[in-house]
Amino acid sequence: MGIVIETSSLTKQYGKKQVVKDLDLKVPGGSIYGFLGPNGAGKSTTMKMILGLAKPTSGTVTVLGKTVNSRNRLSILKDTGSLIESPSYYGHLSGRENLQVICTLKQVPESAIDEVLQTVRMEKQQNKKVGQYSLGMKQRLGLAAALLGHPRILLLDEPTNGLDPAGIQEMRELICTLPSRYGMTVLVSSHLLSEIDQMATYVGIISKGSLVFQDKLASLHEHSKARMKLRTTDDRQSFLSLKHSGLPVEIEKENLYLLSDRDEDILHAGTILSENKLGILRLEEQQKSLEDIFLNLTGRSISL
Ligand SMILES: Nc1ncnc2c1ncn2[C@@H]1O[C@H](COP(=O)(O)OP(=O)(O)OP(=O)(O)O)[C@@H](O)[C@H]1O
Repeated sequence: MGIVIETSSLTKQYGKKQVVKDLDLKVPGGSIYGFLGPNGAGKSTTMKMILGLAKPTSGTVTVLGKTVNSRNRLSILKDTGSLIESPSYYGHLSGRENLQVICTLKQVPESAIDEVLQTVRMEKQQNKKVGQYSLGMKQRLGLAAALLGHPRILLLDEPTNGLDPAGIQEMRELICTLPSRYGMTVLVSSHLLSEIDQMATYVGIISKGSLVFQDKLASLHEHSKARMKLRTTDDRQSFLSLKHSGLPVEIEKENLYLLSDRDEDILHAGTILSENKLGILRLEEQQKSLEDIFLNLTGRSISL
């Protein structure tokens, strides 16, 4: 499967503020694409534009090869299921009855309800009035509704928001099964790096409306390789000598780092420094965490 959702220079402006800027998103088919960014970064706005619920100021969205516009919006919506913001229900109706309403709207046979209720493990609560549901149950019902009709693409905006830790874990496990079980592609947003780390195969990181990273999750991990923090008799001079000899080094916040933890590189660095009459005072291994990487990419810290 190729790219199933693609945005090209997608931009949204509210008043004078650009909340989504020139976004080129590429979501590969069959992936769980984690759309990660701090609160207010523009995730919901992007997802709404993908679904045709918000109109781009400029740029285009292509879903399953079709450009989203007012003419084919409905046919695209048939191929997509979504959980955007807190879903609204009829509180006086049961979970099952709410799904029946959605079946009518989506033109899906009611026989589909049992399977989605089972998938989200809501069979036991299906006849209870939604007004009495907990937030977690409402979220799961929202996912059940999104799954009705086996859409090829699922867009989930912060699906674990407001859930307790057990609910979060359950929702995460559920999402992880969807590509293999139904061949779905899932675009899921979150402001929690650890959450995306546990479920996504691809990651897009958005900061202040711009995409600052997009690749396989494994590639994000590549950035988190260990490095050595060096303190020497003269860090600036050491940096120049090591760089000159071809070793990967950087200065970050006035600290000198060797961007490798390979024995041969460390030995080589020691030799170079002593040849230049410089000495190592401290040598410390540092694992750059995913949080550090996120911080570097977005300039903002992230909750875990
Ligand atoms: N209808 C609107 N009118 C004006 N500004 C809006 C509107 N919708 C969103 N915004 C602004 O756009 C920016 C991005 O909002 P958006 O909801 O897309 O961010 P987000 O990444 O989904 O964050 P969150 O997780 O907090 O929802 C915010 O500054 C928000 O205040």
